[in-house]
Amino acid sequence: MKISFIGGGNMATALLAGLVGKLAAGPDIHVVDPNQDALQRLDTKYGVSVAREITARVAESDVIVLSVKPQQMREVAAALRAQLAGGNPLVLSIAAGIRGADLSRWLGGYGAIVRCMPNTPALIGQGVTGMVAMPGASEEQKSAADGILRAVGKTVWLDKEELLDPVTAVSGSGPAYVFFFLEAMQQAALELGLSAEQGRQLALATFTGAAQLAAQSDEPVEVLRQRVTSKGGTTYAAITSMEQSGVKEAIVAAIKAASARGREMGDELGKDA
Ligand SMILES: NC(=O)C1=CN([C@@H]2O[C@H](COP(=O)(O)OP(=O)(O)OC[C@H]3O[C@@H](n4cnc5c(N)ncnc54)[C@H](OP(=O)(O)O)[C@@H]3O)[C@@H](O)[C@H]2O)C=CC1
Ligand SMILES: O=C(O)[C@@H]1CCC=N1
Repeated sequence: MKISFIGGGNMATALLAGLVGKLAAGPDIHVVDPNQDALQRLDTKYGVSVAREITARVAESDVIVLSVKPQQMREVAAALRAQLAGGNPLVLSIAAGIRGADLSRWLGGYGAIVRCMPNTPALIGQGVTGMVAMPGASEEQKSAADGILRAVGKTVWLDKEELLDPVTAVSGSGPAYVFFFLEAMQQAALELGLSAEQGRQLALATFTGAAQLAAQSDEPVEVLRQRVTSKGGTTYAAITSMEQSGVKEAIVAAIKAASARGREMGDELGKDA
């Protein structure tokens, strides 16, 4: 499979790490990004072909991954439009907010589009990606998109495009919430007298272990939580404190804010001047 990435930043790098050698050989992957240093690093590490601008090489791909910031998408689509004339590669957008209909319009009515929302654990093959196909994408192209994202983790297909904003809020942004919680656990460990390294080891192993236990259990996470919480004990003290501070409500509100921001970005960036 020949794959081009337009945008070689954080998320493209995470996807590349999982794809190279698994689904495509380095030379069959082409990365376009204006930053020469970033391109050099990707070339050295993965042996991919690189360019600072979109050229005809992009149109030779089976799949073109649009991995620029949402604010850069319209300009990139304008540059890509001419290269797509006459061809039918799959355009796979990973951008938050940007709607398929807007992207299609910017590409001159192009139909073969799949939108998806991956996350950075893709870097270690542990990503999870929400996906939705636009009507012009063929079954073969949907399957190619699924293969790319399954090479870096799990995929969840959606039947409504508007659900990509909630997916973005839960799992696209989600790693940041986990890191934030880990930061808090590590800070507490330090303030309670443990060393930074001890706090890091304890917090990380607890998070990984608890997540794996939840994934392997048939019981709801609420029950697993109750099993840790002895009446009148230490966990009870912590959970009571979190409930009094409204931690759960604050997290739910934060994730809803992320979803609303995705929708708002779609409205703002999709508007024609
Ligand atoms: N980071 C994440 O966890 C996730 C991100 N996403 C989505 O992925 C997309 C990329 O995010 P992320 O990787 O974090 O962003 P980055 O800023 O790290 O990467 C985007 C890259 O695209 C480059 N670029 C800008 N203009 C062009 C152009 N015209 N042609 C080619 N490349 C260009 C940027 O260069 P420069 O910096 O010089 O502008 C930058 O290197 C976003 O749309 C985001 O919504 C989706 C899921 C998770
Ligand atoms: O913060 C963002 O907008 C992107 C989308 C999901 C993760 N990062």
